[in-house]
Amino acid sequence: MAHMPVDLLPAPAPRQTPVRAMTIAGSDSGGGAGIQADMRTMAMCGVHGCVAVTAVTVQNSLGVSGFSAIDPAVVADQMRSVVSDIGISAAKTGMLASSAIIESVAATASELGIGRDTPIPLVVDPVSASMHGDKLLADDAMDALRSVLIPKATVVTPNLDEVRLITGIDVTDDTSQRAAAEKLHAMGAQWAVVKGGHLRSSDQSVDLLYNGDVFHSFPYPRIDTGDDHGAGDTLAAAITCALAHGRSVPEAVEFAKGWVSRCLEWAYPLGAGHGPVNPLWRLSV
Ligand SMILES: Nc1ncnc2c1ncn2[C@@H]1O[C@H](COP(=O)(O)OP(=O)(O)OP(=O)(O)O)[C@@H](O)[C@H]1O
Ligand SMILES: Cc1ncc(COP(=O)(O)O)c(N)n1
Repeated sequence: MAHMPVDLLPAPAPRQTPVRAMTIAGSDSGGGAGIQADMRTMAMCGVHGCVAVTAVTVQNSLGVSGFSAIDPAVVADQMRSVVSDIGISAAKTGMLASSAIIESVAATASELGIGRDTPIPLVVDPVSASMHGDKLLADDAMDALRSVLIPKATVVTPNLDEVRLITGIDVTDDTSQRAAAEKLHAMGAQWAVVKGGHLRSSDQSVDLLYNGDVFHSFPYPRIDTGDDHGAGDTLAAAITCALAHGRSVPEAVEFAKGWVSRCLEWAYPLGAGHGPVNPLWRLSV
């Protein structure tokens, strides 16, 4: 297989404190998505990853059979503990499970100076369900996502199902993908990435980035694999890493697209269902 090139983010210097970032997300017991995917990408992108766990899922390659949400106050305390001592230069959210956790994360982000128009950018991956269709966010949490978290996002990264739930727009082509990006920006996100991974009609997987002014299109060849568990988390984690390293949002998305493409090229089968993308591909080249 011809592997696509990707520019790499710098590794930490020996014995120097590395760049730090935080993921606010759920645990995947199967190890393919959630905080496990985020931490692997962060490690491979020269970033020390810190964690605020929001939920513990019971999950394997076939689906999610249940989860236990963490007390919203404990989620907030994890964020405070990390920021007050270790310090971070970017953060991302993944599975947030409930409106109470979304509200707690948004309020604590404001308290700690995390989010758009602050020195600590926030990438909001509005995870609503697993790739198998199992719910990871309560139905009544969509309002909180729209009203308190998306307006804090430096970048929001929904897939097409999440776009439909958040904006009501059914993305089927370039025009509706643009309309969805405009609506997400109008909801308060500084930048919106409308991911095209689920637009299977094309031989390209095109993500569209918009900031109210300019559209950036990121067309990459579609990779033929069913082992794509964790692709969305990995994209958002890679954006977060590049932002933590001081890259601009368009540079970060460009980097992350190359990164996730490599992770998809090196994805492997696991269990009887969908295997995970492979953020450790760098160890094999
Ligand atoms: N088959 C593929 N080939 C190339 N890129 C892909 C493919 N599938 C997804 N991507 C890319 O991977 C990233 C994640 O996209 P996707 O739309 O699958 O998000 P997601 O549904 O949140 O991911 P997941 O649910 O698998 O974690 C995007 O950058 C998308 O363009
Ligand atoms: C804890 C957690 N977070 C996120 C996802 C989404 O990943 P996918 O859409 O690949 O199932 C998941 N399944 N589990």
